[in-house]
Amino acid sequence: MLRVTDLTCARGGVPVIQGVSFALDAGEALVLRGPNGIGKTTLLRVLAGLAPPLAGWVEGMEATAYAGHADGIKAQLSVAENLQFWAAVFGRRDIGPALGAFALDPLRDRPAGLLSAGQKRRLGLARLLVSGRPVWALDEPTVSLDAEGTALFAAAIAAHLGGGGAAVIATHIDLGLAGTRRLDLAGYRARPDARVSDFDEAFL
Ligand SMILES: Nc1ncnc2c1ncn2[C@@H]1O[C@H](COP(=O)(O)OP(=O)(O)OP(=O)(O)O)[C@@H](O)[C@H]1O
Repeated sequence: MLRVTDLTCARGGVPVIQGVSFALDAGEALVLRGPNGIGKTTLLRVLAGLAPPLAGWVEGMEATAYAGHADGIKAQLSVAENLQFWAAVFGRRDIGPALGAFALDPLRDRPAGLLSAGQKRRLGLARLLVSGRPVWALDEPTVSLDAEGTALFAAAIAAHLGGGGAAVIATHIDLGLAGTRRLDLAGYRARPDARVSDFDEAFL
């Protein structure tokens, strides 16, 4: 579903992590760990096609939807309009299951700009469901969520995996997902010469 081979990722032109390889099949989740600044966000953005890799390959990028810190919400649109907008982007129409999964029905007509931080986060996560994409790349998905929101997210991701989806998740909390693998990016910190050597390899 997602196959990553010998990947080097840069941020602002500076190599951050290198030599990352893993594969995810249907129903599998990989939790990214590592200290602040190691490159979890950087890797997730490359997996979702939002930034190019410096070297290596990602197979399955077109199947990947990203939910990150910025949430990607349009403040003037209502909750329902935001989801309809994103559904249209992905060639889909039905937003009902996404509203339901993240308890957004009571908020459906509220302008997204007026939502609380946790409500905004739930809307950002609900976008994953309307995307219909099978691989979710999630950057600290539970930040701002209360216990109820975290439980909704855990249920949504368990259902996603149970339905044959896959996920890569940067998180510091235990989501209680069975069979989740971990990848500590601390072991993949880029060498200072990574850009030069990988540049050469890319052209040989
Ligand atoms: N535009 C940029 N230019 C240069 N360096 C950047 C830029 N954006 C981020 N970085 C650096 O890239 C490195 C990786 O950042 P990244 O956000 O991927 O880390 P992270 O593991 O997700 O961190 P955290 O756990 O704090 O969220 C950090 O050292 C960060 O300071």
